[in-house]
Amino acid sequence: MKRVPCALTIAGTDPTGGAGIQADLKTFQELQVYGMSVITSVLAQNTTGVQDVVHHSTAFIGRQLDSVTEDIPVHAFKTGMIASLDMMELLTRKIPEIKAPYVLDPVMIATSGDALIDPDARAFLRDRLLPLASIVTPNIPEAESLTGGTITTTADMEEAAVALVNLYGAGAALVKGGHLRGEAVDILYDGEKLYALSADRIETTNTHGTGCTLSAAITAYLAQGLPLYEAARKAKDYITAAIRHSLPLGKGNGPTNHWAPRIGGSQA
Ligand SMILES: Nc1ncnc2c1ncn2[C@@H]1O[C@H](COP(=O)(O)OP(=O)(O)O)[C@@H](O)[C@H]1O
Ligand SMILES: Cc1ncc(COP(=O)(O)O)c(N)n1
Repeated sequence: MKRVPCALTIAGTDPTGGAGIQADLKTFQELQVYGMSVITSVLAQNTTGVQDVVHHSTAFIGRQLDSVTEDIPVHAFKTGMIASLDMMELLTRKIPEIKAPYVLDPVMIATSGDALIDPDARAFLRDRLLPLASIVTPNIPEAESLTGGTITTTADMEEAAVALVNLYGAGAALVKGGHLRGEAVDILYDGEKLYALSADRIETTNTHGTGCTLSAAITAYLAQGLPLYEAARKAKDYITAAIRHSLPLGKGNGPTNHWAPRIGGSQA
């Protein structure tokens, strides 16, 4: 039988389905990858913000992870919201046991502005999780927090991407330019070359879950066996189509739309 690509997401939830675990699983499914999930925190959130959160214990997160990895192969995986230092410590022990590409989405603040991780966990994420990642995918504020610099231009993004790899030890870095003006340009540095992945900026406020969806698409393409650059480029096409067809749902920032990319033909 043909190998079934299997991808895992380790992240928090969004009951409105736009971000977190739900966005990741939708993306895996759309890209014809078998999706699995380990839930770190359960959130009460919607398109306007975060209302409440319950964190799972590290022991229980570890049990979920064992349940998956003892039973089904993982061909690529991602982490999203990892709220606390304890959770990160657990993952630094567990992640090296999963012999597969690792996409680290360094989720810190939701589109709504709500903080998603403890401030004291940021340095640990940079110093201990980042070196384990095949690729890290910060937005501008996250890249600024990780590198300590100010980012206002593509040249600044390039500098940050290079630092995340050369100074902090990530395998590759994709610095996302969604928060800048003009074209939506993301900068990829793979340890050898810099690439600009660009798309037209779409005039919309429906951007809830864009970062989650992009990193899940990279994970799905890596699970399919694509090389890193190809995976990032195709994931960029996927998120652009998903934003173009995003849905005006909710009272805040609406969600991306996962079935439209197939109509747009950007899927392999
Ligand atoms: N208005 C937009 N039009 C087109 N692409 C966008 C737009 N906003 C964000 N993107 C793209 O969506 C992806 C997620 O980017 P970003 O918004 O920077 O991350 P995050 O959701 O983590 O804050 C990136 O590929 C970015 O270029
Ligand atoms: C559980 C969870 N994880 C991540 C995000 C960030 O979402 P975005 O992709 O809009 O930055 C979120 N709102 N909720």
